[in-house]
Amino acid sequence: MTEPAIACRDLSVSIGGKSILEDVTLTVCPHDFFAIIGPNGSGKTTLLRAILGLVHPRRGSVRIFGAPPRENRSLLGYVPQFRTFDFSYPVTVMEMVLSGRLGHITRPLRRYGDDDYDHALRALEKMEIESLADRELRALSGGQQQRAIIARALAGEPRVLLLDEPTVYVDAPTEKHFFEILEHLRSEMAIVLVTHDIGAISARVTKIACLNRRIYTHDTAEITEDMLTAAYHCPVDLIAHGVPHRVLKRHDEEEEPRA
Ligand SMILES: Nc1ncnc2c1ncn2[C@@H]1O[C@H](COP(=O)(O)OP(=O)(O)OP(=O)(O)O)[C@@H](O)[C@H]1O
Repeated sequence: MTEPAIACRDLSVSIGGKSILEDVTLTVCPHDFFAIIGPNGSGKTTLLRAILGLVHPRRGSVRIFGAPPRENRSLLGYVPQFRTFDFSYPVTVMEMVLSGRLGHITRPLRRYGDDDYDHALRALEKMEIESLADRELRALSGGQQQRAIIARALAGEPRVLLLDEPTVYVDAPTEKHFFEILEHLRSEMAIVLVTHDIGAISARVTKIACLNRRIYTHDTAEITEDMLTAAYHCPVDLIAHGVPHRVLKRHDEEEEPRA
């Protein structure tokens, strides 16, 4: 049987005595495109950090291709939230993407070699921004910068790509193409995307879960009313782009307009 790319079993995480994740069980297969949606503060980033081995579970386990995160961290490509990057540094796109190779360099003085440049160039091609390689990162649009930070993660040859709110700076017309690019990547790696934005879920995802401390999933690409209500604690109107979707119940106050 193929080893899951990610297997979380009964994962519970507390920070400062507060329960952030409770009994999260999740399986991501090697070519899944897995979307996890949940409101702000529901524990999405914490779940990614637990998968990376950056926070330690109070209970339960995480396995990356069958091993603890610290042993297989090099198989994970992590793209943190856009706002955590400082784009004011005067570096070119190529220099930034090359830094995704740092974990692979064994040469003295951590010098990049031809293979590092090859991987960085391929990563830029995959994100369709090779023509921007020599441009300064700070001069690019938000959407182009977003692609560059994903290319940086790809340069490290991950087998799992973890994306935290990747569509924040992607406008609606570009979003469809952005998901087509991710769909191509899926032939080489699993993709896990977390977002608070239900509208940012593409029909191209293969599995969806809802998270709010606990996880609600059917391990399919279907979101049910029960999953959303459990995660968002209220009925949610789901008008996603191409997801097999249903428009759900309206909020109580909308059903009975005040006179
Ligand atoms: N280092 C920390 N110290 C204290 N509290 C933390 C820490 N990290 C996360 N938390 C708390 O854990 C909860 C979940 O945070 P997390 O960032 O995982 O949520 P999220 O779903 O990613 O939110 P958002 O959509 O706003 O990014 C929040 O209440 C947050 O304040």
